Amino acid sequence: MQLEIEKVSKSFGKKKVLENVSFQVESGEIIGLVGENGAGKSSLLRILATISKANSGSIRLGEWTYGKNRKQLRRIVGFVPQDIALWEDMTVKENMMFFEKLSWVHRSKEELKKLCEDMELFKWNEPVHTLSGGMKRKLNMAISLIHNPELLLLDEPTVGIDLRSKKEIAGYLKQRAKVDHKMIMYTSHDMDEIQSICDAVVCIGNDPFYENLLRETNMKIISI
Ligand SMILES: Nc1ncnc2c1ncn2[C@@H]1O[C@H](COP(=O)(O)OP(=O)(O)OP(=O)(O)O)[C@@H](O)[C@H]1O
Repeated sequence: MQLEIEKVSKSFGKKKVLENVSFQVESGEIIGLVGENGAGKSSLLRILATISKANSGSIRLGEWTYGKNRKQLRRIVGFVPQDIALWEDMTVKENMMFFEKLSWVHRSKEELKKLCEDMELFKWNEPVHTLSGGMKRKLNMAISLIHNPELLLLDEPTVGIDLRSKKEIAGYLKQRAKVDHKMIMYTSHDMDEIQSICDAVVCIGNDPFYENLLRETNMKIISI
């Protein structure tokens, strides 16, 4: 499958956030989005997640276009936003079962539990309000994987996650891309993490600082 982003622009009122962003991603690739605060990384992820719309340009994922096929796209795209959205009074298990019901797939309890464990979360019967911030983030990631999306969009997913879990999650994401041939798009301000996880990077915003930083890393830059 291919994701093709062609001259996408987005403004909020008079403020131009994305200007003619174009790049392509293939199944099996992990792409890092980098850029300063406010550059537009989350705005692009929200457009790709079908939560927001571009003002111009076109986007296609496989056979589906963002202009016409939003319902079909929602079935194959997963999104982990920066903000945590969980039922605080319910347990990890109850949250997973609730979001499974909302999805288009059937997952057994064992499969749901395994997704949490893949994200290094081992608190199946604990109420969410007793979890730490990092654990809640892990649960948010596990929820985004329930429908096994072709394109997984992660907005700073590892903020507040301990180093050991970060390493394990990175391993899981690499396996998901390389073995299961899924696409992953990832934002982070941690350049070491981007370098160790991503196959290529996209620099959002016209920012010479980031452009130079990326050139120094020898990473493959697919859009700048
Ligand atoms: N719904 C909105 N209404 C108005 N302005 C918005 C809205 N969403 C985002 N913006 C503005 O668009 C710009 C880009 O925001 P965005 O969240 O995409 O940046 P970002 O690159 O993800 O930043 P960060 O690294 O801080 O997460 C910012 O100036 C922000 O204030």
